[in-house]
Amino acid sequence: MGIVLGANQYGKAEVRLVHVDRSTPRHVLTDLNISTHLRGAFDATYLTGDNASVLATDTQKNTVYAFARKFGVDEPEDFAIRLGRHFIESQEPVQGAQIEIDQLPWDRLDDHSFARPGGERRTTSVTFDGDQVWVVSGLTDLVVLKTTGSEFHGFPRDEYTTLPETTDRILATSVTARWRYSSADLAFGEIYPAIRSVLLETFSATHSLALQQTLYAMGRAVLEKFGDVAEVRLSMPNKHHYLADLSPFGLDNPNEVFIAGDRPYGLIEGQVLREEAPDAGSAWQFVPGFA
Ligand SMILES: O=c1[nH]c(=O)c2[nH]c(=O)[nH]c2[nH]1
Repeated sequence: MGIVLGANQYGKAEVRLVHVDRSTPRHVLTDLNISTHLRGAFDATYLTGDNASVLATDTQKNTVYAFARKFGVDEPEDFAIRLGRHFIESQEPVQGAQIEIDQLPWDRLDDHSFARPGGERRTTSVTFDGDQVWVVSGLTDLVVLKTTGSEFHGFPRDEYTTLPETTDRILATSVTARWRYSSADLAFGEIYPAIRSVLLETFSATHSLALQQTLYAMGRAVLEKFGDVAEVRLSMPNKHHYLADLSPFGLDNPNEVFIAGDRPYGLIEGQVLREEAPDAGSAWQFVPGFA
């Protein structure tokens, strides 16, 4: 029985690159999901485990981040062509390459704040209990990011702490907010977009020392502006962006090239309420994530 190796390729899938061009006060944000696939004379590694021709997928990933710093990030097509050409020209066994890039869209809010278009949903949960009715409305999956105006330091360090202190980091989250109205007789269609705007404006405008502080500021701003809102509850994952360490490649990284983390993520949650808020009764009972 003859058994042979057929077509094959290998590479690093889904390298999450976030690049911030800070050359003007109006930061340019590029968010890419990059997969590299190399083809060529790789039979030996499949057949015998001889890796003499295998450019490690880890090296391919590093090349993505190093190229982002060295050459900047232009159109995804140009970035992909540059990467593919490099792998083919620098590694003799590489005879072909396929570089796939998905670009994640961001809408600009201001010079350094952005929101992911689409994706979010408006929500409401209306609870009747006898002759009482409560309206809890909100939104979920509102993804926002700011490229500056966020610090995190002053936290305790114990023997397990490795996180460096930072005075300038990317802050990104996916906002889930629910707010309880103090009446069931309101122009909900007008209030909803106004509250959404206040949440976005406050996220952008708050110079953040912690995502916790941003959360409270966002809830507070809603309560200050909307007298018919009794309480706001927020759940905000900290979508970490790690500064890529390019020093092994002789490159600095002045807050320009980031690895967008997937999981784990910090999860920051809290309620902001009026001291005199009317009783919530069973309004929050069984509301997913906020019960
Ligand atoms: O805003 C933050 N709050 C935290 O509690 C925390 N913890 C952490 O590792 N990074 C951050 N960032």
